[in-house]
Amino acid sequence: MLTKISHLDNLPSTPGKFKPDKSSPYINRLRSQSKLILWSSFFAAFTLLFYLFSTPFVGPPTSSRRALGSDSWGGRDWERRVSRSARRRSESGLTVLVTGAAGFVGTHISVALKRRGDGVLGVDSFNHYYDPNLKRARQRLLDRAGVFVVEGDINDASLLQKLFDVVAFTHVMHLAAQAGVRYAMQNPGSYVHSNIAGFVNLLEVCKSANPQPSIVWASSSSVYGLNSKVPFSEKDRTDQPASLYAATKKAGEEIAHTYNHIYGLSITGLRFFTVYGPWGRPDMAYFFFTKDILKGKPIKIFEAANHGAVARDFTYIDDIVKGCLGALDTAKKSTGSGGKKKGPAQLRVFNLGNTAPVPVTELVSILEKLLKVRAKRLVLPMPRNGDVRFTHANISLAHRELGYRPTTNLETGLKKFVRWYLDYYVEKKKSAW
Ligand SMILES: O=C(O)[C@H]1O[C@H](OP(=O)(O)OP(=O)(O)OC[C@H]2O[C@@H](n3ccc(=O)[nH]c3=O)[C@H](O)[C@@H]2O)[C@H](O)[C@@H](O)[C@@H]1O
Repeated sequence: MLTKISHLDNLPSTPGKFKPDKSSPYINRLRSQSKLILWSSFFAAFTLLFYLFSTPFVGPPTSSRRALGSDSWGGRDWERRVSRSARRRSESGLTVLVTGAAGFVGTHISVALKRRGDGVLGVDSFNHYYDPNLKRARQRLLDRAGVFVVEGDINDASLLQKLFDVVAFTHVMHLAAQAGVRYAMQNPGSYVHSNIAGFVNLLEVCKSANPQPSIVWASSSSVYGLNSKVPFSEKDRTDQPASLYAATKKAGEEIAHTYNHIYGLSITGLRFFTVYGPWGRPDMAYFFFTKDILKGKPIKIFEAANHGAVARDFTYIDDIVKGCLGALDTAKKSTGSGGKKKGPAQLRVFNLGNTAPVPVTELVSILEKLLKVRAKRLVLPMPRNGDVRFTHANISLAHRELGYRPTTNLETGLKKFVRWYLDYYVEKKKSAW
C-alpha cells in the first residue's frame, strides 16, 4: 500500500506533463497500467463522494430508522409536503402537530383545525390494533382536506425531532395512544409503549424545541376508576385505576406534571368520556354492537351485581372537537427555552363528557330502533376485565374555562353514526374509499 502511494506521489499534478521513460518497454507498459489504475481509482472515489454529498438529508441513519419501521419519511419532497400541510392561513392561526391523526378523534380534530385555517401536520403509526383499512380511509379524507399524515411512531425521537426542525409548531394535539380498556389484559406492553414511553418521548422533544409548543393531550374518564362520588369532578381522587389502561393514562397526568414543573411546558389533559360517532373505533361497544346486530349475531351486555345497570356518559365526537379546540385556543404559551424553564407554566386538566349517563341496555335499544333490527341480547355479569360500572362527568370547569357545552344527545349522535356506518360499510363497496 505504502509503495503504491509513493509511486503515485511521483506523478505530476497535470497528466499532460507526464513524460514516460522510453528506454524500457516493460517499464513503460507497467507505468501506463499504473496510470490507468490511478485514474480509475480517482474516478471511482469522485463518483462515490459526489453521490454521498448530493443525496438529500433524510433524517437519521437508515439502520436506526429501519429498526423503528419508519422508512417512509425524509427527502426534499417529503419536507415540502410537511411544510405545506403545516402552513396556516393567517398569522393569528395555530400550527399544530396532531399525533394519532388517522385515529377517530385525531381525524375529526385535524379536519376541524384545517377548515378554520390553522396549519396541521399529522403523525400516525397506522398500527393494526383495529382494521388499518379504516385508518387509511381516514387518511384519504385528511389528504383531501389538505392534511398530510406522516407515518411513524411517537417513540421515534429522530422523526419527531425532524418534524420540529422543519416546522415551528405552536401547539401539539397529542392523541396517539393505545386505547381500549379490556385489551390491556391481552397486550399490556402496548399500553406502556404508547401511553408512557411514547408520551415521554414526545415531551422530551417538545421540551427541547425552540420555541416550545403548548401541549393538549387525551387523558381518559377511566382515571376515576373506582371513584364512586358522582358526577366525577376534576378534584375527585384518581388513585384507584381499575385497568392498566387507566393506570397508564393516570401516569400520563403525573408525567405531564413533571414536564410542566421542570421544563415549563404548558400542558392540558382532557379526560374524554366514551367518545362515539362517525369514523369511530371498531373496538368500542356501540360500533361492534351495530355490526353484530346487523349480522344477527348475539351481543353481550354486561350488568353489575344485583342486576345493576352499567352506564356510560357517551359523548358525541363533534362536542369533543369543540372542547379540544377550546383547550388549544386557551392554552398559554410554554415558558421554557433550550430545555430550561423560565417561569411557571400552565398545567390544566378537564373533563369532556356529556353529563347525561345512559345505561348500555338503553344504547342497545336506540341502535335497534335506528337499525330496525332486534338485537340478540346476552346479559352477563360484568367480568373483571377493567370495566367500571358507570361514568358521569361534571363539566363545569370545562364550561367555565373552555366554553365547553355539549349539545348532542345519544339518540341524535347515534343516528349520525348509523348513517355513516351504513354508508361506509354497505355503500363502500360501490364507491372507492
Ligand atoms: O371514557 C373513556 O375514558 C374510555 O371510553 C371507552 O371505554 P368504555 O367506556 O369502556 O367504552 P366501550 O368499550 O365502548 O364500552 C362501553 C360500555 O359497554 C359495555 N360493554 C362492552 C363490551 C361488551 O361486549 N359488552 C358491554 O356491555 C362496557 O362495560 C361499557 O359499559 C374507550 O374505549 C376508551 O378508550 C376510553 O378511554
